[in-house]
Amino acid sequence: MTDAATRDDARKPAQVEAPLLRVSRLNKSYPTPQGPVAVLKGVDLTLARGESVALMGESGSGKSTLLHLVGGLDQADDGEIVIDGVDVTWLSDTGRAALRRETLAVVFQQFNLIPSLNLQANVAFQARLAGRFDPAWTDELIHRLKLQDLLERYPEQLSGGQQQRAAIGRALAVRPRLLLADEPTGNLDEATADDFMALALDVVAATGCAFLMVTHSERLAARLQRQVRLSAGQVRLSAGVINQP
Ligand SMILES: Nc1ncnc2c1ncn2[C@@H]1O[C@H](COP(=O)(O)OP(=O)(O)OP(=O)(O)O)[C@@H](O)[C@H]1O
Repeated sequence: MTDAATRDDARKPAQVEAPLLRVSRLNKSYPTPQGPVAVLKGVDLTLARGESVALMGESGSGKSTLLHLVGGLDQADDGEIVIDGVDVTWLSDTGRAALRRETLAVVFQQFNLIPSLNLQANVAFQARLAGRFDPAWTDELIHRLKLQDLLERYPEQLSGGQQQRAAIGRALAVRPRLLLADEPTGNLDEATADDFMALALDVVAATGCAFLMVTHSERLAARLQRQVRLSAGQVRLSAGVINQP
């Protein structure tokens, strides 16, 4: 590099990469017979590209609520959600459906596989719907998730762990920029949950997508890069912070 180029670089402001997800001052309350109950009270949360974060907190603290708002499954009362530079806070139903199709993927505790489709068709389903089915990538995912011998089976013929691997395969087949998971290991025993996490993190790292996972398990949370806790309606750094960036 020439001296002139070095001087030019020195004058440029440092390039700070925009976060993949930025949640600011997010508020959400639910109507109840006793009046509205505030669940999220000014939540702030940022995820970098490729970052994996565990979202923890007591039962009823609002973890699923936050995940649903970020995932476009529900609408906030106030605040801002920006995904990959796009403000998605006030999208219409159609806009939110497009967001779910094109930018992010959500994995739920109940798997939500389609009973009438075999495993292969289930894994490909969302990618086909989004017009982004890539046979080579889907095949790679199936092998990485160790599902290749189960392709013809229907969901009712699969164990919980196998269904969960299929659900994460289906989510990643669309190559989401953001993967959201709500207690994805909630129905699995400890050893199967550990296996699932190892595979999921491996595949998430291979795609470079950001990963936000709700979990009650300190043990599983410790495997993610960062842990945050919802408490009194706000996100706080986890008390037992293990892997701060
Ligand atoms: N549709 C709704 N109407 C009214 N209240 C709701 C609704 N959905 C959730 N809540 C309430 O909002 C609060 C937060 O619920 P949420 O499911 O987000 O908590 P959570 O942290 O995910 O809990 P858990 O760990 O038990 O799954 C709870 O008090 C819940 O009862």
